[in-house]
Parts: sequence; structure tokens; C-alpha cells
Amino acid sequence: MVGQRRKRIKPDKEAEIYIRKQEDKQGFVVKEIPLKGRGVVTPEEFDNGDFLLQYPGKLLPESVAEALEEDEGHPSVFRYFFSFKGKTSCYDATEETEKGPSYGRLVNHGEPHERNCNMKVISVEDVPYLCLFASETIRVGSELLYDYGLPDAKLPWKHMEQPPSPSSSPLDTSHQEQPPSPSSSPLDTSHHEQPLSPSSSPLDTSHQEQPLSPSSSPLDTSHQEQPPSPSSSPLDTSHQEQPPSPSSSPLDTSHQEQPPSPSSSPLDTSHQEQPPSPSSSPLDTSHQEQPPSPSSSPLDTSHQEQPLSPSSSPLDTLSQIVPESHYLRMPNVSVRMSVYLSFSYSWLLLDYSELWEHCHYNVNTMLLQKSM
Ligand SMILES: C[S@@+](CC[C@H](N)C(=O)[O-])C[C@H]1O[C@@H](n2cnc3c(N)ncnc32)[C@H](O)[C@@H]1O
Repeated sequence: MVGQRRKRIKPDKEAEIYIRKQEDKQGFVVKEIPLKGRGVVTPEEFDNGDFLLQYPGKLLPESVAEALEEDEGHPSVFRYFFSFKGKTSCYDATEETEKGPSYGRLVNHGEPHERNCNMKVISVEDVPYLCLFASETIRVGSELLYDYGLPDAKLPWKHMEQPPSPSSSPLDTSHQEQPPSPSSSPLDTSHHEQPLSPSSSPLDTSHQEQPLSPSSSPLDTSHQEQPPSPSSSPLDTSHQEQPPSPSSSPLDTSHQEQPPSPSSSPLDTSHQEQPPSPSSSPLDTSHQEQPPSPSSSPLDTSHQEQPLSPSSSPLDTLSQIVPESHYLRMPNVSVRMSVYLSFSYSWLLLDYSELWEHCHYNVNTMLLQKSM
């Protein structure tokens, strides 16, 4: 386990043990670090000078490593150049290997004030190996950071425009919700171009395109074209204010010809959806000829425009038999009767009986006068 032997074994010796085993120390944690991709976090406290991890990869002569970078057209931060016995060589950890040490290649670069470890060459059987050692006391949960030894011009992320970094602690596990970047190429700057915050991904535009509620579809303009009038109410009979004009075309739609239903509301569009009734055919004008219905409003005087048939009212008979002075009173009586008819049948009966009595009286009087 990490640190179990560190009090008994010198750091260089401990490093050699792990180099020979080609294993990582147990317990280190790989985490996604905002704006950096993966990073390595310590599971326990380390003292200054403690061995931490081996930097893995293929040992290449400087010339070979430079040729590779020339071919690729750019330097790789996964290639670490070093001098050993006056000779420059390179560990190339560009390829991620399944076996052997691997945490060392995931340790990020730190600014001078951030660094807590450094790279040292450990010679085992005269072969150079690279290992990370603590350069200060490292607390539990700290991200390991060291100097890549490259000028800023060769650090790719330094040339990227980065959004303001949210303050993050290595123990902040919010970044664990982000999947590790699939590519860990040093020049793969996808994690820079696509910040880890889900809400800030350039491809995530969900905060800009809201669902339209069924009622807010851009294509659904019904609510815009026909906004409910502020005065709208179930009693709003505005559609009654526009009766079919006398000159209405026979092609007028049925809902214009149909009288408004008592239950109609401004929002009730059933009259639009209902097929025309047989009596509402554009050619059927019977509704214009029909007498007012019994339920017509008492104030509806349209029935007055239609002549009464001779037998339709006793007034006609009266007008023929009563004297002129009495006849002149008839229109008043007629109006009264019309109103009474609308309001109450009982009133009508009373009025009729009164009228007939009056009529009887006048006829008798006339007969008496004639006989005298
Ligand atoms: C050796 S790798 C380190 C592991 C890497 N973070 C990963 O997820 O694979 C070097 C790469 O890590 C990123 N990186 C390392 N240090 C960084 C830092 N201080 N700031 C931003 N990115 C960093 C860069 O993308 C760089 O190309």
C-alpha cells in the first residue's frame, strides 16, 4: 500500500522496486480535472522527497523522438526529454498501454506555485527511468502537478481561449460526472474547446431552443391571431353582433348563417367544426321566412313587421266592428298585447277577456243605438 514502506525504504530504492515490478503504487486516483482532462490525485499524505509514480513509455534516442515530432508536425507533451550521462533521450508515453505503470503519464503540468512534485532520473542497471517524487508535503486529495519542462509556447492549452475556470478542488467530485476525454493526445485539445460544464458546451444549445408548448408552437398562431378579448366572457355574444347581413352571399359559411347557440362562448369553436345542418344549406333560406320563435326576446319586434293573418288576432275582428273612436285605441292595445304575449300568457288571457268584454259592450251599445 501507498506509504507502507516509505519510512523504512529510501525513496530512490522504493522507486527501483516499482520500476522492476513495472507497477504503479496502489491507491492513486484518476479524476477529471476541469479544463485539464484527467489528473492524478493522492490517496494519502506524502512527505517531501517521497517516491510517487514512474513515468512510463518507450525509451527513445533524442533523434528518433525529434523525427517523430517532425513527422507529426508538432511536439507531444507525452514525450519527456531528459539527459542521462550527457546524452539526451526521451520517454514516449504517447501510447496508452494496458499493462504496466500508467498513472504517471496522466499527471498534469503545474505552474511554479502549483507544483508539488518533480521528475527525476533513476538508473536501474544503467538504464535511465523517469520517476515522480514529492517536492513538498502533499496532502490527501491533492492533484499531482509538475513541470513539463517545456516553454509556454509548446504547451498547447496555453494558446487556447479558456472560459473562466470555476474554483475546483481535487476533492470536488463534480467533474467525475463528466466522462473522461476519449483521446488523450497532447494536442487533442477537445477538452479545451468543449468545456466540461455540460451547460457550457458549445454543442449544447438546450438553454437557447425552448419547447414549445403545444400551445406555443411557432406554427400555432391561433392564440396570437385570436386572442381572447379582455372583455371576453361566456356571456360575450360578440358573434351575435355580426348577424348575416341581408346581402350575405349564399356561399357564406354555415356558422355565419346559423344563429348563435345559447351556449356559445367566444372560445367555443364548435360551430366552425360542425357540418352544416340540413336547414342551413346556403340555398336554404327558410330561416329568413320563419316567424319569430316563441322564445324570442320580448324586445324583439321583428314579428311586428309581419302582417297578422285575419284570424290570427281578435283585434282584426274588432277593427271591423267597433266605431272609429274605439278603433283608434287599438294600436295601443295591440302594443300592450304584444308585450303581454311575450311576458306572460296569463296576462294575455286577462287582456283578451277584458278586450272581449269591452267589445261586447260596444257592440251592444251600437245595436241599441241603431234600434233607437
Ligand atoms: C501528459 S497529458 C496529462 C493527462 C491529460 N490531462 C489527459 O487527460 O490525458 C498532457 C495533457 O494534459 C493537459 N494538461 C496538462 N496540464 C495542463 C494544465 N496545467 N492546464 C491545462 N491542461 C493541461 C493538456 O491537454 C496536455 O496536452
